[in-house]
Amino acid sequence: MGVLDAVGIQFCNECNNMLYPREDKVNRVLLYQCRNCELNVEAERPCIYVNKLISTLNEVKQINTDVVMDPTLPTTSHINCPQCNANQAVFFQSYSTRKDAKMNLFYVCKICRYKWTCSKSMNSRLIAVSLRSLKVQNVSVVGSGLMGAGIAQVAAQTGHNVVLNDLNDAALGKAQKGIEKSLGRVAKKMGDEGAKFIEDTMSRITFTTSVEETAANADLVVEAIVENLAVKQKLFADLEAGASAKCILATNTSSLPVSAIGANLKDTTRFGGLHFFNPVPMMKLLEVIKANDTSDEVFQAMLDWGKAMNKTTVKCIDTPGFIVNRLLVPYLMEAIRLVERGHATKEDVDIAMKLGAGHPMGPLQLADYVGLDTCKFILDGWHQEYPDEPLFNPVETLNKLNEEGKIGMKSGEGFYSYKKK
Ligand SMILES: CCCCCCC[C@H](O)CC(=O)SCCNC(=O)CCNC(=O)[C@H](O)C(C)(C)COP(=O)([O-])OP(=O)([O-])OC[C@H]1O[C@@H](n2cnc3c(N)ncnc32)[C@H](O)[C@@H]1OP(=O)([O-])[O-]
Repeated sequence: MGVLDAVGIQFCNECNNMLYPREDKVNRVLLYQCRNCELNVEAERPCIYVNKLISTLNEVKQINTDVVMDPTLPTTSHINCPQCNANQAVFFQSYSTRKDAKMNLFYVCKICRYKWTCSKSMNSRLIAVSLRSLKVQNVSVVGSGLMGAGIAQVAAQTGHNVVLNDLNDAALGKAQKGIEKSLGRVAKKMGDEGAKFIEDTMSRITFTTSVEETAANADLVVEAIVENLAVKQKLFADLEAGASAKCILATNTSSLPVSAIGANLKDTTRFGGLHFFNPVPMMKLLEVIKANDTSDEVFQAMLDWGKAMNKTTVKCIDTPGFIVNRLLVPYLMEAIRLVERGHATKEDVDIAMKLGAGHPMGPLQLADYVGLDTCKFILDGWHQEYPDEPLFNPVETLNKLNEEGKIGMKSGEGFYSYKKK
């Protein structure tokens, strides 16, 4: 992790505008000059790349197609590609020798190579933001279940180098198939570019069972393994031993206290929570959790990375359920209790919340979707922790369905049947 590497485009210290290269013929040196103010500085390196538009100023079709390979161009993660929605684009300014020419930035998506241009006000905001950003480029994900695979997929889709880790090859093989399937659903909306998009995204993911390999080059490791405090603590100790001092360590836990998971680390300031939602490729939210010791710099880097993942981030302290699950758990459980009392059918409860509250799924459908084992695990843990809170009291139907092995969509049956007829 570090500030963006040296870039070919320079920015004015005074007004943040782009500097233009100009040759000082008398002294035979390359200068960078601001068109806005008087700033005039000598270039550190006497060499520049020029990405020239071949015909008219707004003719975006003729941008050099190799432009994303230009090592000197800055990359921004703060604008989404109009075609594939990825947020990894290189940008550069239109080439013009006229002093009064409008400042116009051109973008090329690093993922699907789509080209576009943007308004001036947007440009200055993007330049400022992209220069400020810390860089998380190498992302490792531990745990290749539904959540881990989804996080790895989105990280690769948004241009990160990803290492996905699990205990055995069978789990990794399953995850690989799942990611390919999900990418296929995204790609089919992309027309001819779809196949290349899948190929490029998959090429950014390395699958491994080695914790050393997972930690070695990571700027950030996200853990999404079984919800067991001791197992998570041991994993983070192993990761910390193999990771660089700057590597951020984060947990995707949905039910355990974040600070407790990181409590045994030597450096607890590099640790925090990154809570994603299922299905990760579709859900726009990321909860970013500040644990007891998370440093401001690490917290900011986690927020920045969330944006680079094309998610909307919300901040929360380390409190049970954070924001979403603290509200979702009582809601789902109350829905089951309402049906238990015979006040309405499960179908009507689901229809009511879909059409009356605008939810994409009703609460019983959603409970089946996240898994009734997960629902029970969270509820039991919170009930144990807060025995006086009636919202977390055990729910009879939930226990019964778990005993019968009917744990929702993944088992073929829960509140509803998902068996193929
Ligand atoms: C006690 C409580 C316990 C709480 C547990 C908490 C767990 C955890 O901590 C928090 C959570 O996750 S909380 C849970 C939070 N989660 C929620 O609350 C979820 C709420 N539900 C939803 O937002 C929507 O119902 C879905 C997005 C799931 C499905 O969308 P839909 O419109 O209803 O139906 P559709 O026909 O299927 O899909 C339509 C199109 O979408 C695309 N696409 C879909 N999946 C994709 C994927 N995996 N990949 C790629 N693409 C995917 C695809 O293009 C597809 O078209 P296709 O032609 O079929 O390829």
